[in-house]
Amino acid sequence: MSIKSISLDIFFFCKEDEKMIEQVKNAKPLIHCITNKVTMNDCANALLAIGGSPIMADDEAEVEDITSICQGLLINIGTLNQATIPSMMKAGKKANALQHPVLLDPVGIGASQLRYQTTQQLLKEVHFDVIRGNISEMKVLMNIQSQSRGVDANASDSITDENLDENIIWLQQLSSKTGAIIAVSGAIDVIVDSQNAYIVRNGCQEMSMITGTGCMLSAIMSAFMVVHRQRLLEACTYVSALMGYCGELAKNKMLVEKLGVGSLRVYLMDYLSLMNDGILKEGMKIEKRC
Ligand SMILES: Nc1ncnc2c1ncn2[C@@H]1O[C@H](COP(=O)(O)OP(=O)(O)O)[C@@H](O)[C@H]1O
Ligand SMILES: Cc1ncsc1CCOP(=O)(O)O
Ligand SMILES: [Mg+2]
Repeated sequence: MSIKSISLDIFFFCKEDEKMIEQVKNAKPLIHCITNKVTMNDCANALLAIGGSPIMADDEAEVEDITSICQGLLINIGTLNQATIPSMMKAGKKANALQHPVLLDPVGIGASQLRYQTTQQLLKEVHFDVIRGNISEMKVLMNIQSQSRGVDANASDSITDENLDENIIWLQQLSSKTGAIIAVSGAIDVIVDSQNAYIVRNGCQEMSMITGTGCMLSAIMSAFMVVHRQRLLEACTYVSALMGYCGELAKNKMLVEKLGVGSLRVYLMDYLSLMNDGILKEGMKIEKRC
């Protein structure tokens, strides 16, 4: 099979897609986040910065109520434990019953049996609209051999231009198997459903030097998932470009000021809050695979 890319840096998907950020800011979707203790605060701030509204709640006794007042659900297994696992199941089922979209971030799924088995159970009991993770996490989900490095991707798994086509094939199979859009992050982001594939070349290596960039990406994607449900694949692609471009701008500012990754973290949040559709259109590097 020969696969070609069409660059979409000038023309975007359709007219309405040019205002995806503005529409999220107008809708201000409330997102129920069951997420990890490490980056919870970053996720809440990232959601606020792009115009969403977060509520973090993981006690089993309240998750159904919280999901009911929200428009979307994010389940991030980064610090899952015996108390939060039943909460994830309950919230996921409730969101499905209410037809609210749900996003799964399988943080470190390859690092322990608990993470792996819980994710398998979640996939059995809950329908996910989007699964967002790094390439090693996706390989474990697809039962492809991967040397786990905790919550980070293993460099040997990286998507490159050389292995892009073969990776797209199994990622699309994973999408068919789960019924979810698969959004993989890394040096090259790949976002697929069972038929289509987009590639995003935004971002910088320094983003992996601060914890939480993946978690924030998932949190922001959850807000876009709610507002752009009819254009889910395109919205996930747009968010990948958004996050990556904010990372690039933050890195440039950090370098100009001769500062380090503490500033990168702060500037990333600054640019997330300053980003709009016009600015993103100038910086996004999106390709459609066909
Ligand atoms: N080497 C890289 N080059 C460009 N962007 C990167 C690189 N590594 C990570 N990113 C970006 O950082 C963000 C988090 O991705 P990643 O590190 O893969 O997630 P996670 O933190 O879940 O492992 C994404 O926006 C991704 O595009
Ligand atoms: C370090 C760590 N440990 C458990 S969750 C977590 C944060 C992971 O964040 P990200 O997936 O965005 O790198
Ligand atoms: Mg992650």
